[in-house]
Amino acid sequence: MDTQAVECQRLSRRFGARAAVSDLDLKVPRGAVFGFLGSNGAGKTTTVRMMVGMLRPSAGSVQVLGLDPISQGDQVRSRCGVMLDNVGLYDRLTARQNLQFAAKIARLGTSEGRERIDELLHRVDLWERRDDKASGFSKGMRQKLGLARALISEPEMLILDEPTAGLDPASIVMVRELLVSLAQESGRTIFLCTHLLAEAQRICDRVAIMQNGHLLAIGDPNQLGSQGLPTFRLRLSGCDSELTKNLALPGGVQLSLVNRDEWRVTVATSDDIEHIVAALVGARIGVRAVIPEQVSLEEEYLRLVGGDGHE
Ligand SMILES: Nc1ncnc2c1ncn2[C@@H]1O[C@H](COP(=O)(O)OP(=O)(O)OP(=O)(O)O)[C@@H](O)[C@H]1O
Repeated sequence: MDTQAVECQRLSRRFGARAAVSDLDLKVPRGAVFGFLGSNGAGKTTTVRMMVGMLRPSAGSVQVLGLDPISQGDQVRSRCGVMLDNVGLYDRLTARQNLQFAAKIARLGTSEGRERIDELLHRVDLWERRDDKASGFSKGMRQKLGLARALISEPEMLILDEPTAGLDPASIVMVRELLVSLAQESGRTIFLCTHLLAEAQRICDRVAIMQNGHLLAIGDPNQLGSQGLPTFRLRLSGCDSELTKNLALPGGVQLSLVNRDEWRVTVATSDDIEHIVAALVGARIGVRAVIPEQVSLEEEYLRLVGGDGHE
């Protein structure tokens, strides 16, 4: 069996003169909860649309569960639960009827379908509104119904574009917990496009950051900033940017400014921090605190996208 749930090789898509996705090389292992991050227009939805066979690549290739989404689109769509930006519900149908329709397409038996629909309506907190038409639903309720629809066939992979867009804080927590439990239950792969960096850090075991159609970084969301190396925040007095440029610190490490009197340094091993502190003191810089830290995904994201993340 193919060990990758998604594999893109030099995947590209142009719209006229505009390159929406450029030379994307990406591997998403089966069973991963994968966060696909990037600012508006970064190329996330275009990539997803190529993954599910809605768009043809201009160049390069993409495989999903070892299948070609264009020539084997039906198989990809029957094995993946997909929830895209425009949720695509039937407004004139009720919540329950929308799910019944999806169950029919997924070829679920009547009683199996009924049980699954009831369970999902409870799970996404729409049970009370099950017989209301989707046309009267708020954006958040439509998102929840779209998520339930994506789950109807218990797919081995979920592809979700902004599943928490428009949800209130309590519903965001509900969806997050649902995604975590779905990922744990059966080792299902989840491919999640999101703008919520704290959410991604909490639930994803791997993230990729896109900008202007290019992949900027990929890795463990907790280690992306420091590449897994020990990182410290130093509170210093008598230090400024000019001074740090001329400092020769052990291991050739550099201090980076976090705020007025706080600096960050990433070292090869935790023991190195002692030598760095000694070198700073030797340069007549006051070291008021040394705090081990984890660079947040949000900080690393903003550093990578140059503060142009619109988050
Ligand atoms: N059908 C289309 N025709 C022309 N340009 C398009 C089309 N679809 C996407 N684009 C362009 O491709 C680029 C990438 O868009 P895409 O929707 O993939 O970004 P995104 O990362 O999903 O953004 P967002 O977070 O805002 O949803 C944008 O510049 C967009 O304007």
